[in-house]
Amino acid sequence: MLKTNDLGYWYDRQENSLFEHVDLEFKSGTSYAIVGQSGSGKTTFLSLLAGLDKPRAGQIELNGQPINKIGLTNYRKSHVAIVFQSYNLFNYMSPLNNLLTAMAVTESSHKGDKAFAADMLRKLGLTDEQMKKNVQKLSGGQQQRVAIARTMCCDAKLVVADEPTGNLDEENTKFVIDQFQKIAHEQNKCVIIVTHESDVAKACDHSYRLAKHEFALES
Ligand SMILES: Nc1ncnc2c1ncn2[C@@H]1O[C@H](COP(=O)(O)OP(=O)(O)OP(=O)(O)O)[C@@H](O)[C@H]1O
Repeated sequence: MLKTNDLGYWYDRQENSLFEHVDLEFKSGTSYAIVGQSGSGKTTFLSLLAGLDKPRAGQIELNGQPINKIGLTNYRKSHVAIVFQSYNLFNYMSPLNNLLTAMAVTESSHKGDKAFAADMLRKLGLTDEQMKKNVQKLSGGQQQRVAIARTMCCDAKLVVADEPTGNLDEENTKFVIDQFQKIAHEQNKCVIIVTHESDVAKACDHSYRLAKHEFALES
């Protein structure tokens, strides 16, 4: 589904490239972890896959089409859903309105379907009362559940997550990992997670380690 061809990236004034000649393939129905030391370039790599930044070398293809041909704005709107460590919800809205807004903006096939959004939030453990409150009144674990429900309500086949369990306790971490596995296996999406946590990496179908400017398959 997603392929990197000879991908390379470095920031201005950086002595060495973060990575070069990266040829990886990510399939739908599969979850992947990206691990590596702090500062190795994991978030940067994810931001290229998400179309938030452009590679310095090489290109990324989605189903055989270079993403710059799709157009990065269009790519981000229709093909990628992003989950951040810090949730990135509209903090003046309720969980329900966060989902409905994302569904409208991305023109999801479920656009406007309030019952569908509510059902998704219920599946992720929110009560009917919680889904109507301002998201700021929810705990971190609950906010991350809303962010995950948001990706499930949108049609994007690629889900990328940057340290999605970084702020969560053990119980919420386990729950969130299970949800990502469901997104991959039940919704047939491609899930790519940057993580420092070995439990999260182990739970994914495959794990790549970024070290010495290269990605190596660990499992
Ligand atoms: N906008 C930027 N401009 C210049 N250098 C940057 C920028 N963003 C990141 N870097 C540098 O690039 C390197 C890789 O950063 P990146 O955030 O991708 O690493 P990471 O592996 O995700 O790290 P961590 O695990 O700590 O989040 C780091 O040395 C960082 O300081």
